[in-house]
Amino acid sequence: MTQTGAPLTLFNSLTREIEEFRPIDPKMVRLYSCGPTVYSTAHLGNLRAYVFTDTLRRVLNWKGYATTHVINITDVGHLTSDADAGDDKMEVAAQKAGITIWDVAARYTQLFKGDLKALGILDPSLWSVATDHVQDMIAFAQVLEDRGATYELDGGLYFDVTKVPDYGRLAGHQTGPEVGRIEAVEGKRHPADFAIWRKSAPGENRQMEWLSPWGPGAPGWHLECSVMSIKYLGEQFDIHTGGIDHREIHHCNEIAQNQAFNDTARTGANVWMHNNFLVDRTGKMSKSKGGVATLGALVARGVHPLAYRLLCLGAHYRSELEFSLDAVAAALTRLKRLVIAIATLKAEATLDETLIRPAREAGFGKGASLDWQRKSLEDGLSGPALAFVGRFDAALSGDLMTPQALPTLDAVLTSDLSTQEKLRLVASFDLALGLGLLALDRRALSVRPEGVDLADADVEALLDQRQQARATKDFASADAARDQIKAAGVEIMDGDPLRWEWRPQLSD
Ligand SMILES: Nc1ncnc2c1ncn2[C@@H]1O[C@H](COP(=O)(O)OP(=O)(O)OP(=O)(O)O)[C@@H](O)[C@H]1O
Ligand SMILES: [Zn+2]
Repeated sequence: MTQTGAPLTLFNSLTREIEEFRPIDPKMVRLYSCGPTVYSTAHLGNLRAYVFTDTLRRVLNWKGYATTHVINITDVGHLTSDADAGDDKMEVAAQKAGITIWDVAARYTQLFKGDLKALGILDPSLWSVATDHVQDMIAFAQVLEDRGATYELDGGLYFDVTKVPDYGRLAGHQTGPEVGRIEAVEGKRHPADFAIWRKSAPGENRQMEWLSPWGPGAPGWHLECSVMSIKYLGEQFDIHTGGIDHREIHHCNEIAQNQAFNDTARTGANVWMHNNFLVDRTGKMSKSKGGVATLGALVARGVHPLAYRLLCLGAHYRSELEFSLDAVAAALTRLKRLVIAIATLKAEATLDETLIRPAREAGFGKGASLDWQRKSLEDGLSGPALAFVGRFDAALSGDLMTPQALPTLDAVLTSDLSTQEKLRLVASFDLALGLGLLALDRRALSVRPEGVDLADADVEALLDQRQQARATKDFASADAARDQIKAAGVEIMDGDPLRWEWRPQLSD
């Protein structure tokens, strides 16, 4: 498969440069994304990481590459501090909830997958669950031990970071504050050394525990990702993704393990990519801080999940994105605007269903390239329409510059292209954007906020009442109607150009 359009360039955290993407096997790009730790509901920051990987994977498919994408589920080994300290997050959550770890994992895995689906995020080719791979991890750790890259302490089997070349390159060799965060353990040879197998302490009552050559215990979180990525994607694959917090420790440790396992300086993935944080006024959105925003909470306020996807796409993945309800409200309005414009087009002309259906048949969801699907949509387009394709492609090919791609979509909708051409472009672009633009309609976007105890028809009737009162200058009645609507958690948008007129109250 050859790639379509402009050369794809991606920012590689390893070199800190934007590089032209050259797949190892042009027929199949291999991609690994660090998955969630399923100890609680994912927050919107976590979900930003998967909107990013989904965008990457869609753009690859849209540009003609087939992908094998693995996302792991971490259900053991992630400690309460990434810096190798604290208790296992899963054990802590299970104890708090008074249920088994397996139940905690099942509950939050299911919720996570539900959130991904709502956000239009495609299933990976494979979900790999950490606890299904413990024997692989033990075997991998034994290889590291045979290579002399480990040493044993009372607490576990430790990785010796001096045994690999250039440890910490990915983090830019930040030895100061980062290393300071690593747990000081007696006997550790280097502050950055980390446990790849944690032995259960005598008398420790762990729910999850496996026998190993180093005694009963559990694998370390860093070990999991090395083992599962290599198992499914090979010793050197194309792209590894994660949030930017993984750049400093988790991925440095994965790279070190990969190097020791391969017995080379190769890092495991050619390109390491990291999304920046979703932040609020207090900094990085984080579960450990508590009071975090979830997708479920947004939906309860009446926000369609895809408005959050659009909010993410409106920022470049390497920039911090500030979360606020006002920003969400603006994204929702932007999505509504797009959907209304597309509804008008659909009323004027129908897009041949056969142009859209083949994407599903071709296994797009499974990572097939979209070359011929795109061709069927873009075939025979006029010069001006193709110029829009070129602009859209150039934006996405330049390190996934979605904030520049979106205005091209807006420009298509307001252009003087024919209705049919506009619809074809929307269909093609949306394969990469994943906003479901042709399926969404006004009704789907009217998510009922939980707090609103008025039926839509009641809201509309009160709005009419208010309108009439205003027309007759009966301001007291108009205000009374407005107060009644507000009390029900509905915000009136006078002069709303979309004629949506009311929405759930989003501002605090
Ligand atoms: N605020 C954020 N913005 C963007 N990505 C984030 C944010 N917080 C975590 N991530 C990313 O979310 C993904 C899933 O992380 P994981 O489930 O392990 O979260 P976590 O580390 O337990 O969460 P937290 O950092 O909130 O305690 C990782 O790639 C992580 O880097
Ligand atoms: Zn990982």
